[in-house]
Amino acid sequence: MTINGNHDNPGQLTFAVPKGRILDEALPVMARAGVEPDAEFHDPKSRALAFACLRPDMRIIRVRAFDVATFVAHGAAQVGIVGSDVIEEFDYADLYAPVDLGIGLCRLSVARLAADGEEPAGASHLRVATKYPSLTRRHFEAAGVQAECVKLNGAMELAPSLGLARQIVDLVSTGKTLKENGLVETDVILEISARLIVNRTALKTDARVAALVDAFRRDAEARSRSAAA
Ligand SMILES: Nc1ncnc2c1ncn2[C@@H]1O[C@H](COP(=O)(O)OP(=O)(O)OP(=O)(O)O)[C@@H](O)[C@H]1O
Ligand SMILES: O=P(O)(O)OC[C@H]1O[C@H](OP(=O)(O)OP(=O)(O)O)[C@H](O)[C@@H]1O
Repeated sequence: MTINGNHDNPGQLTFAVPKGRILDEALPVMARAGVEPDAEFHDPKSRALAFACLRPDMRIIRVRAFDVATFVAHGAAQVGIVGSDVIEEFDYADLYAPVDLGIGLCRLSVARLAADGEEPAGASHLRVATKYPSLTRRHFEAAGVQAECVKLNGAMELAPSLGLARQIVDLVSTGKTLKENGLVETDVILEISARLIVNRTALKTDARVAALVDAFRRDAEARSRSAAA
């Protein structure tokens, strides 16, 4: 069943999930915590963005990864799942990330063309292509370098060879994308995993949110115990 808007059911919890690659790993974790979307969620022909849940007091919305954090920080969704890269980039005060889900593992790194030389010693300004301008600026500032960020939404790896920016800051997992585009990783800024996020006010005022945090935490702890055994 598709749901439009939430005005008719103000008591319903909204759970936000990202459309992209975290979703496949997140769905079994969500199911173990009692959060399961209905069949339409899995229908590739469906254009719906909000879906009923097997639990009648909850619905699931599927949005872009960066928007999961925005919906939850503003209280439009009470709970969500998103990479720690997104959490750190926004640094929203109203967003709390109580559970490391141990999925969506990757890192945020600086890279440049393998054929490129070192940045001249003492360079105090450089241009970087990235989807993460805030994390990028903070990383370079810590080394006393002012980074001019060119914001891209994907395919960052093309920027150095086309002269858009000498360096990029992007997600790396296997390193295959960097390698196939002639780039090398020079610095790791952040180790990343997906987190359960909640709106701070909702956590204080709605016991169902605290119960969800407990359910996800128990599952994550059980998985980490069985991985260590
Ligand atoms: N190569 C990867 N390996 C593991 N996790 C990744 C990888 N790339 C991204 N992620 C994680 O998955 C999240 C979503 O990434 P994805 O690439 O699916 O988003 P996207 O397609 O760029 O998002 P959107 O289209 O919504 O802007 C990232 O924020 C990160 O936490
Ligand atoms: O180190 P690797 O295993 O090669 O993974 C890294 C790639 O994965 C992500 O992109 P994604 O495939 O999600 O596509 P996108 O550019 O559309 O975000 C990321 O932006 C890198 O391009």
